[in-house]
Amino acid sequence: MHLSIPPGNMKGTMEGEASPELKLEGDIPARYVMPQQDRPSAAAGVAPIPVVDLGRLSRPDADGGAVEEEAKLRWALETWGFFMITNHGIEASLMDAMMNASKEFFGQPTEEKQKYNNIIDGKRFRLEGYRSELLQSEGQTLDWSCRLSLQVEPEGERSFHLWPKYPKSLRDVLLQYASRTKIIKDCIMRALANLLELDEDYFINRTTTRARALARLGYYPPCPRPDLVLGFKPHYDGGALSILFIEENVGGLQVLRNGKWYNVLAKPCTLLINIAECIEIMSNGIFKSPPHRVLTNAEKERTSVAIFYGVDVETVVEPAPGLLDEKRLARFKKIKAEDYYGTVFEHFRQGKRLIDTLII
Ligand SMILES: O=C(O)CCC(=O)C(=O)O
Ligand SMILES: [Fe+2]
Repeated sequence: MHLSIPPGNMKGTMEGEASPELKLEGDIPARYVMPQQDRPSAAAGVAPIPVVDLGRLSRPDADGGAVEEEAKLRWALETWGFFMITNHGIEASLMDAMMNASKEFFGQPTEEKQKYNNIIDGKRFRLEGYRSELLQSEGQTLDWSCRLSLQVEPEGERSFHLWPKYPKSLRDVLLQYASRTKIIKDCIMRALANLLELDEDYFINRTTTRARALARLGYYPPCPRPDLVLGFKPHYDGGALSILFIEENVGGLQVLRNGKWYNVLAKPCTLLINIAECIEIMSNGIFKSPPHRVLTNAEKERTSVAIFYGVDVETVVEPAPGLLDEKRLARFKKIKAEDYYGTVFEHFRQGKRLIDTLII
């Protein structure tokens, strides 16, 4: 499951009404205007996020390629928390189809999209649906974006009645795309375990097909005042691993490092990966889950496709015992995945990060 956990102090309750529809012209509605101190300022530069060749990484061979890719991966995970992957096995035509189906969905009239609203009876929230806001409350600044969230794993728990009927291709394309990102997720989980010299299946065994995976299609309309609003407020991803597909010529994504925001630019046909909270805990803090946010753009609209992989409900989320000894002590207390998912919303509501409450 994916959660967006704001690092700042955001207060709110889960009760709340559906947010007003985005106004695309004229004044910015007050609920979208960020407090002065949280408004975007000039980026510190472009984050030098490495591109890891997934094929080379997972194919130990004589040319030493895997070792090179591993070194890039390790550096990325210990610094930015983000890396790009190439040679990931998803052909350009499937990526295009995924992006185009997402754009077609968001390109429909509002009434059509509202049929899939994730707010039931004006107040109850469902994880899946259109504008899948997890936190809406009086006084909370809203993100300048729309989202469609659909659970893709476990396979037997897909709620197809909540999936859009238009565009017709969306369902099959998303299922095909997610079947491929699952392979990528496993490949990365294996690589992470190898980097930490754990049993190769250590992370795979905790993120199996029984774990929840959520697809989130995101749409950021052009905004006349990008200096006042955010497309997606600063947050950390919950769960295990996020696979993000963004367009290479739009920009907007930023990552926070040492108190400064850096732009994250995608390269053609690559995917962006970031680890999430549970892997940060299981790696005993060696791998970092990066705070990130999305800015808006005055001219260009922006579409993104994210798949968030969670951990199995029966997993105990804890620093891997193989990483600990008398010199390397656990930096986090353990938490059952069930309790993690049960309380992570409450922490979110209170503007806190669950991982911070587990620090020893
Ligand atoms: O749209 C993006 O580029 C990022 C979205 C994101 O960070 C999220 O959905 O958690
Ligand atoms: Fe995110």
